[in-house]
Amino acid sequence: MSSSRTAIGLRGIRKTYGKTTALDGLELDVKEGEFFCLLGPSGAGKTTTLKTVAGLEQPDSGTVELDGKDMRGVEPYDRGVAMCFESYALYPHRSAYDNLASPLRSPRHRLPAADARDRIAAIAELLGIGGLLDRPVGQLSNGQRQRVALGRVLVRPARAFLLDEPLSHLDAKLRQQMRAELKAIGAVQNTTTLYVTHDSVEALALGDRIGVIRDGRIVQTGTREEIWYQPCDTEVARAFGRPRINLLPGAVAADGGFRSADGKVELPISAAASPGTEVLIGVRPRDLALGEGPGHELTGTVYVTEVLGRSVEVTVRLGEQHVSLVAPRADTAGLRPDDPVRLTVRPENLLLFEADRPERPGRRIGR
Ligand SMILES: Nc1ncnc2c1ncn2[C@@H]1O[C@H](COP(=O)(O)OP(=O)(O)OP(=O)(O)O)[C@@H](O)[C@H]1O
Repeated sequence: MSSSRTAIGLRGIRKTYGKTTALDGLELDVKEGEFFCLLGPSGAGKTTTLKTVAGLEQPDSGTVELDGKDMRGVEPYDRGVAMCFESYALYPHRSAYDNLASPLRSPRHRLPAADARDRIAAIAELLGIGGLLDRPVGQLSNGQRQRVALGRVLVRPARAFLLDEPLSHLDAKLRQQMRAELKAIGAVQNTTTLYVTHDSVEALALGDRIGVIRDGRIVQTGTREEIWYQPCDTEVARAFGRPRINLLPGAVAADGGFRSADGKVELPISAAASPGTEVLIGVRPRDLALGEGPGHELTGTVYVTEVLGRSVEVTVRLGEQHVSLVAPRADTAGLRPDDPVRLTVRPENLLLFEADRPERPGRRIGR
């Protein structure tokens, strides 16, 4: 369980590599015991953030605090954090067991042999590599190796775990399974964890809180509900949810509602902007339903349908725009392109954004 004490605090971290700015005044607060997911696209600065916490990179400016103590001048080994890189450094010629045991041989974490064996067996079991312990790591698959690397981090007690895409090499099924199990591992439950991913599904599934990083800065921090229902801008809204959020261009109408550019879509929403302001309205596919029902009604024609297992993604043409929704398969039987359809929008989850600009995505200005 997380407390309100800050375990990992980054204050105004700036880090450049030559002309590249990797971190641009990054601020981060991870609470004690919290499982915090740092989500962002490739090159956003996720790995640099972890390395800075671990002391493997020195910031050009700003401070790293662990449990409230300034870490300037404190060596990585003395910071008490355990880090798992995406490009894991394992000993290829040694067995998986030896690799898992090596952190427990360091003077600080040395355990009686029987205790070490029990701990390794328990972690290996949880990670599903119990049967591979005698095999040299060099002979394991990427996914198996990745689990050994993760085990190596979790096997010893630490002040915080820093995990960099630890499930990226697993196939979809194993990934989903490990995701479910990872948070249940006792060591993880009791230890502050900073977890890096570019996968929004993973962040939503795992994070007690999520920090969205872009161009070396955190643009939004919040619980999954906050990030989902109150995204700070269109880019955060687009990052979460598949199919993606529908964003329709239009303007604030005289009555304060939304009117699409072609006049075909009008939706009630209270905008914190004056009439005429160019905006994007955001409707998540799950807040649109086929047919009549409670909510605001729209009419359009079927553009395309795509089966997604038990449900179907239906793309509907509304004037010049397209919107996607996900409907139960039974409700879509017989739908053909160009068929007229009625849609119902649940107005309570509508989001309103400023129009996107070349220099920055549109900020949320209403809901
Ligand atoms: N050692 C380095 N030398 C030069 N540039 C670097 C170095 N490490 C990182 N960078 C640059 O800093 C920026 C941030 O990199 P970082 O690895 O932190 O991003 P990331 O979000 O972890 O990306 P990915 O998901 O691809 O791993 C990138 O532009 C990267 O090219």
